[in-house]
Amino acid sequence: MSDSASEPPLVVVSDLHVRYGKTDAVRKLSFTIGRGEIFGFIGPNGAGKTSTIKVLATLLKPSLGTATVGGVDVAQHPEIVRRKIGYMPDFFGVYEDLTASEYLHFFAAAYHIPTGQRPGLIRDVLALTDLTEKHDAPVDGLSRGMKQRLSLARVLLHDPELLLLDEPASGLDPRARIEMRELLKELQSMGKTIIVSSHILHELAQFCSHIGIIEAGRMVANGSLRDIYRALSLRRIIHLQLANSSPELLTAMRALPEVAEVEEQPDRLAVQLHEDQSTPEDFLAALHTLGARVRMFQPDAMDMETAFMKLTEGKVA
Ligand SMILES: Nc1ncnc2c1ncn2[C@@H]1O[C@H](COP(=O)(O)OP(=O)(O)OP(=O)(O)O)[C@@H](O)[C@H]1O
Repeated sequence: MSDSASEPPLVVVSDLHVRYGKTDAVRKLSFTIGRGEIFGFIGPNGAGKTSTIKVLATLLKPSLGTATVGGVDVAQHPEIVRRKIGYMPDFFGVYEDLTASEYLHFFAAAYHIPTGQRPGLIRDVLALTDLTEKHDAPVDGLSRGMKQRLSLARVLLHDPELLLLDEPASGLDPRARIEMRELLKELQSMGKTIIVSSHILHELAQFCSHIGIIEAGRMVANGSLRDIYRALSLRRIIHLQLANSSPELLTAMRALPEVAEVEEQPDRLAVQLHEDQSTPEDFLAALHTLGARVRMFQPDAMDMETAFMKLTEGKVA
């Protein structure tokens, strides 16, 4: 994975405005995405996520402002940008009678991948998306989770740098959601940069390196999870069970600079951290130093819901 600190961002969106007739779907939106990041694009229905993603996918022209991928302007050189991106829309078309493998062959041809390379490539993307056994199955008979994975396999065929995934987990059951999340992590470890949208905050908070929260066409918060916590002065809660809990250990824990409060609950401790002074990982390391034997350590991701409510209060698209 590349180091985003030393390189220019892969995606730069500046003052982007998208208008449909009289509707302003996206208003003065600016953000950047570094190489190798997973950028979670979060907002309620109608916030402007799909419109922004479609601009990056070269399917929609900005009304105002610019967007570049790898330094190339999406509106001026869409054909160059298309080679760099893989776009997965929030719907899956109907492909009557095609098998999974035929579906991929069809798109490999559309991407002008040389005929000789196609069988090996298709084998690889089917394996990566765990669909090898389904290569001969009709696409229309696949489960929603499998269709989503097949859709992802398709956008990987031409080995794009940037994946634009519009609500890839929508409509999936919990197991399929976890499989999708694991797949995205694997793609990140292969060096891909990923934009993934969702209207469910905690679905993305767990694995995205960066988050952009969009509401009524405007970015209301943007940065690492830590930045967002800090900007909102939120405290993160860690649920904790210790095998060797004692009054002395609790006193030592309360004295740690990163700990705001320790609440003793019947079966656990609820520890509030000052998010700007420590990460959960730092706190866990500090616990070990104190000699604590940790049985359960569960950072509470749900608090991001509070952040979302706080940020978007009263702003309706
Ligand atoms: N083709 C269109 N013509 C007119 N208005 C549109 C069009 N596409 C989107 N809109 C409007 O633009 C706004 C933003 O829509 P967009 O689809 O970008 O949001 P979204 O965040 O992706 O929402 P969702 O999660 O529902 O897909 C909405 O008010 C929507 O009704």
